[in-house]
Amino acid sequence: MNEFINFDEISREKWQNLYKTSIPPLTHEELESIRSLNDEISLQDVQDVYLPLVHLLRLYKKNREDMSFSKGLFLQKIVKTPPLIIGISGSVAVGKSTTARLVQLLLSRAFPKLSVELVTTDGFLRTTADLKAQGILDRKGFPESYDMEALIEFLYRVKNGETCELPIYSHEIYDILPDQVQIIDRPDILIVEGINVLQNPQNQMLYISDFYDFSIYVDADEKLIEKWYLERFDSLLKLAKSDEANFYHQFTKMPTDEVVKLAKETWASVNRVNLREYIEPTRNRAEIILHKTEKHYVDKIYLKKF
Ligand SMILES: Nc1ncnc2c1ncn2[C@@H]1O[C@H](COP(=O)(O)OP(=O)(O)OP(=O)(O)O)[C@@H](O)[C@H]1O
Ligand SMILES: CC(C)(CO)[C@@H](O)C(=O)NCCC(=O)O
Repeated sequence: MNEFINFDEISREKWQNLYKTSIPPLTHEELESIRSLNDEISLQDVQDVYLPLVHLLRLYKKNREDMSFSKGLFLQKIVKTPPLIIGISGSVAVGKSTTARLVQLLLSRAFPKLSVELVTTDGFLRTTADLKAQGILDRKGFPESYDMEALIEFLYRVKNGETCELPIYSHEIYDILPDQVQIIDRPDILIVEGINVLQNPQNQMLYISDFYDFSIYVDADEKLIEKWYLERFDSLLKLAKSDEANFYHQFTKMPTDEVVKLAKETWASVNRVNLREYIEPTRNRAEIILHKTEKHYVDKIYLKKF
């Protein structure tokens, strides 16, 4: 059966015209904050793709609020609308965190009175010491390398209106930061970004998917994602050059061809396997799929029909 049978395929040209008239253009300050987020982001993409996306999110939000209100009437009690949770998934290096930060920025603009928080599920990765102890250091990013139970409990508590803490993962030290936590204090909207956002472990009492009000899968051809992975590896190396504490510092001493070989091997033996076996199979669970081509240009959008 066609994987996309349950989706409407929408071309960029069609998508960009869906809500155009009702969206005010971005101000100079907003453009600047997007540039400082990632100066590679095309502002045309923001206007054509991401602003209509935020407009669609507005509809889902309204729908959730109406449902919550009606439930309250039925139960004859005051039910506070739970925070809206948006999941963003896709391969390593496909651009999830960039998309997530952009959506956060645009949602804060659309709802200036609401708090919009962002977390990455990498915070729930087991520490390097734990992974080593279990002999699965080379499985970082695979389902068994995450504490899914803790992630699900975190989402439950956020939905339940509680203030929560979560660990912070750092690409620089390639591990969980030992003495720091991120505090999530009852936001109105929470964006959850990570490769395992749409994965449902078998033995849990709660399903992670039950907590999302909307989900996005960022998609691209595998070869392109490899290219972005290698480019990002290179930028991480540049950042690490004069920082001995950085995990990538060790690679800055190696000849370039060896480093490229190592990055290619890591892609092929870890991240690509993970993409094929565990990430891409969750693609059609998303409410929307953003398909990117060269230079992160979004050419197609798939929106779930029902
Ligand atoms: N919309 C975009 N326009 C231009 N460049 C982008 C865009 N999105 C991502 N990139 C670039 O692609 C690379 C990967 O992006 P990002 O770090 O957001 O990926 P990710 O999916 O969050 O990766 P990971 O899972 O490893 O954290 C980065 O070098 C980033 O600068
Ligand atoms: C932390 C993850 C799993 C996801 O963000 C990824 O960036 C990662 O580190 N993967 C392990 C293989 C590698 O070093 O690329």
